[in-house]
Amino acid sequence: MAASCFERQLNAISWVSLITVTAFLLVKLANIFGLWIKARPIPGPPCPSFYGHGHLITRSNLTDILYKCHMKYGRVVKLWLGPTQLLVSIEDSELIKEVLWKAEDKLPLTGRAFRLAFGKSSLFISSFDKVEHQRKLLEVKLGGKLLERASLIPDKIFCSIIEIAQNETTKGGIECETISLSLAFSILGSTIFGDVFLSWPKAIVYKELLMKIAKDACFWGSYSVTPFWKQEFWRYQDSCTRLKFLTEELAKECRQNCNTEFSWAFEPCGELISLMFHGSLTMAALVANILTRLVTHLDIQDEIYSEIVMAQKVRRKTYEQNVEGMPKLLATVYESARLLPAGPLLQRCSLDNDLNLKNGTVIPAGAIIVVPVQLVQSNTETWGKDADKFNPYRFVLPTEPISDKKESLEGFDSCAMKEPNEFEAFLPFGYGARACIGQKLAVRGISSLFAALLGQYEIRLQSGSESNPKPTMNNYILELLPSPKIVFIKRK
Ligand code: HEM
Repeated sequence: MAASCFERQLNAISWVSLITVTAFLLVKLANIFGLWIKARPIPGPPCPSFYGHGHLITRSNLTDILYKCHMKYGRVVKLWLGPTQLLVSIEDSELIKEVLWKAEDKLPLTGRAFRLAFGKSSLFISSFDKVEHQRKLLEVKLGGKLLERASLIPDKIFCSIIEIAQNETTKGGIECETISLSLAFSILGSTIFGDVFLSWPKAIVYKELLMKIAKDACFWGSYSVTPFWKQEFWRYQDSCTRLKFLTEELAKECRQNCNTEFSWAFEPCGELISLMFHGSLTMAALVANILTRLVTHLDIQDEIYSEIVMAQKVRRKTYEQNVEGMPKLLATVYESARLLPAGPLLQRCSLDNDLNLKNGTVIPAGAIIVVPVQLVQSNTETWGKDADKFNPYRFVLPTEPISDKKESLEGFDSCAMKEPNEFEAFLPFGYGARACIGQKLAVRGISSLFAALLGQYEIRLQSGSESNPKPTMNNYILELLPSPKIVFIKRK
């Protein structure tokens, strides 16, 4: 009797489990069919197999594939990365802006990579709801005291970097990429942590560790189940822990130096490292890009130098404070960011709801939405026939010459800067709900650096470094120009 009662209970449990698992699988299957049906109206190349177009992407560059697809299928195209992974690419300027406002979430992969490497953080995570509050706080902070700090390039940074560059010059020039990383890292570090950062003896170890982690972050983040069984993973985690300890040590030193500005803004360590990571990599890419453009466009370099001299004469202030009045310098920064953005794609998704666009397109929830910024920013329809040429003047407006003859310099063309964010297809800092909140700080810091640098030095290509190859892919996220060797020549 007891045995048959036990059997009946076992049967009941088995039935309930079977029904639950079947229901779960049916829901999953229904979701997959739902995704296929919703994705059908979006144009795109026919699927070669059940596994989609994944094999195409492993063989060639995604931007190239998207370029060909947009040419053939129009401004919105889909690709299947697997039976349940839909990628939708958008190339139309108006739709891009609509999508970047409406799709507020980021891909879970990005958040996972950051969390795995730097620990808990409320920045750079997938869900907009979780990031919104921190974004607002940080935006206020970056726009205030930190923005002021970014404009003042401490002599210490400048002198030590130039000293390194001079030493390297005697050995045949310094790699553009190497010096750009040192410059970006020092500017951002001293902006966030203050002067303590510049005299911190472990800064170099910190930079090297950050770069080491940058190389592997996406790879380990791409595992949906953390690979605890791999030895390399534990070595990676060890580097991450060392970086965390170093950041805590630095933060402690800042607090002991009574730097109240610092402790207010960034308490959790993960956020500090995430900002240093993203900020120094992207700023280094832009600095390297500008240096390369300047050594290959000496006429522009001379024009900026005249502007710096003029700004010093007219306003009688140090050049660090004057970058807002240097349209040609700012235009060079923006034009470099247009031609080679820090990443070739902007990525978004809408985790919970389908996106209904004004033109009638429906993008299913969970689809990977990408904007191929590099294609959009070099489109001849929007940027003109010279879209692929370096021409900072597209960001400059001629204005009335300065009336005070005593103050103005002969031959100086008066001009002002156009507002770059008003250009329809200018997206190096993203756009909409998840746009970069460090844009002002980065542009101000980099422009001040170049105002200081070009005021005292000419930058030239090391002879023999002229024939450099094509752009290369780096660290999974950065597409840098080839790194030419450059030299700094002191102006007389
Ligand atoms: C040249 C330098 C920089 C470039 C090119 C750049 C570019 C970008 C891009 C493309 C995004 C994604 C935007 C989107 O999806 O719409 C982004 C996000 C972000 N950037 Fe930057 N960035 C730079 C420097 C900085 C700096 C210096 C900081 C702060 C110190 C910063 C803070 C952020 C933050 C917090 C986000 C994430 C926003 C979110 O996920 O909600 N960035 N950046």
